Amino acid sequence: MIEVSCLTHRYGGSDGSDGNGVSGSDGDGDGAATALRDVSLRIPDGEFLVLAGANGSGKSTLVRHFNGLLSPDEGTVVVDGTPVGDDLVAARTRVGMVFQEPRDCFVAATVARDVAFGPENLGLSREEIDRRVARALAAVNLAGRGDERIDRLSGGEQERVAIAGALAMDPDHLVLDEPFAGLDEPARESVLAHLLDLQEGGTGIVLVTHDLRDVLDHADRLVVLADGEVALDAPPASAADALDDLPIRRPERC
Ligand SMILES: Nc1ncnc2c1ncn2[C@@H]1O[C@H](COP(=O)(O)OP(=O)(O)OP(=O)(O)O)[C@@H](O)[C@H]1O
Repeated sequence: MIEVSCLTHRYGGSDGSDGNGVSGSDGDGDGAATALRDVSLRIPDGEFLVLAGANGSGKSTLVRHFNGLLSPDEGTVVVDGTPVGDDLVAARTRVGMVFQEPRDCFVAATVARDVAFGPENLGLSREEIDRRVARALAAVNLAGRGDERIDRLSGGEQERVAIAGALAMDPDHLVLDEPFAGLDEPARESVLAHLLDLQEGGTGIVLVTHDLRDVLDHADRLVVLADGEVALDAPPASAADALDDLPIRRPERC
């Protein structure tokens, strides 16, 4: 369970820092820009949640709190009963994160070496690491391709390597930030199909996207952010009317 309570995040500010060493933009009078304001959300294990919203609405900022990449200015984020900041390793083990443009995040030249990187840092035995890598690659249909160079894979295959890397940590929740960006339709369908398989196997999915085509039919829940606040939190079926008023791309219907 991921529990977000009254979370506020500001970038920048009078000290010129946002905790990541990034200078902030203006917005609150003291030089701070409020990216999230009083956000509360409970994400149960196994749920497929779609997080949508316009550019700049705060989606990436929110999910970066789930595994401690950012720290709250106000409020708390608790994963499985433990505040994220109290045990970053536990949070990063339980919440796997796949970022937009995964090619910037690979740490090794070949598929299996990259997927093994996370488990290696957990200090697991070689046997357990190999088992996890094999299982993660099988889950994204890349079994037997561990020795291939990542830079020779297609965008969709690279996305699946990134997902495998997160899966090898054996997370309860997999968070994907715009995983379909830059993918053509077959690759998009393939990645989505693998996500659905994973959810069927018990992994919770948090899918950050502003493109809702195909995904809403499969999701348990749709949360929409607008200007750093929760504008909608509902099962997709009952959200259809509200979507008309929100700045996101609706699913196309025949
Ligand atoms: N490192 C940063 N420094 C300063 N401001 C930032 C930083 N990162 C994000 N912001 C600002 O915080 C707000 C929320 O950004 P965020 O990236 O979370 O939105 P988003 O919904 O994920 O957008 P997108 O769909 O474009 O990825 C925006 O106004 C953005 O300009």
